[in-house]
Amino acid sequence: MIEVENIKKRFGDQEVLKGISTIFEKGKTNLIIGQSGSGKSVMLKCLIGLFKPEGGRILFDGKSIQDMNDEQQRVLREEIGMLFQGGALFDSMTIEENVMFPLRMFTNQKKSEMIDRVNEVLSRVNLEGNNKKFPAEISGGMQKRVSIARAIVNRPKYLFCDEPNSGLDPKTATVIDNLIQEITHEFDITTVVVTHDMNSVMEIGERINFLKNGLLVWKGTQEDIFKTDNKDVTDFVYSSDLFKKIRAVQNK
Ligand SMILES: Nc1ncnc2c1ncn2[C@@H]1O[C@H](COP(=O)(O)OP(=O)(O)OP(=O)(O)O)[C@@H](O)[C@H]1O
Repeated sequence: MIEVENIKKRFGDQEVLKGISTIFEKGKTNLIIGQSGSGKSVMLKCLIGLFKPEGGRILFDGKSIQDMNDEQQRVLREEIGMLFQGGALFDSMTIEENVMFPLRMFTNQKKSEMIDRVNEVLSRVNLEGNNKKFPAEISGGMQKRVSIARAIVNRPKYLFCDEPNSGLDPKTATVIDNLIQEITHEFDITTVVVTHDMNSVMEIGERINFLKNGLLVWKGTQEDIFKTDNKDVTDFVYSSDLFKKIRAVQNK
């Protein structure tokens, strides 16, 4: 579980996060959604320690990052898996080398142990046997699955995903969403997904945090989101033509 208490972040005169409090639950896919510029990525960067908030606290399973010493912060970094927006695979490395990278960075395992673990996670994302290929030789959806394998190879307690579906066709996007959710449940991970994809909200929005102008203006589940009268949320949901049409059908 990650608890966020009144975090604030500004850049110069611009207050980007204006005191956000929420809880990201263990074993759930926790979404951060909102319009472009609402502060989603800045919030994610605060959570993973790339930005230091000016106010408030972030607690990982009860421990505040601010109170951790260097060693505790190092341990926390090892417990975090990150799925970057573009996948962020190293082009010059094979799939196996890409997935092995966090193990080489953070552990002293023998090469044979690392390869066993790489094979385990590649099989989990249905990519067994692709070890020696390079990222350019596989599809975008497969690259995302490699990124997921890399994000979970070191058995993270916390998984952060930044727009995991960007650049994917709807069917592949659904496969990736479902994989993230299955892994979250299977390994009881606290997963935080930044997205503005309504399909993801429908598929995996177990806990949804809606940001607007640096404020958390609504919290709920994927069932709640279609019942709420909150105008900010409905404007966001029905900004897509597809959902406008669904609402029109529902209201007939
Ligand atoms: N490093 C930075 N320096 C200055 N301003 C920044 C920085 N990072 C983000 N901002 C500003 O913070 C605001 C929120 O940005 P953020 O990237 O969090 O939005 P977002 O909700 O993730 O949007 P999108 O969906 O387009 O990615 C924007 O006005 C942005 O210009």
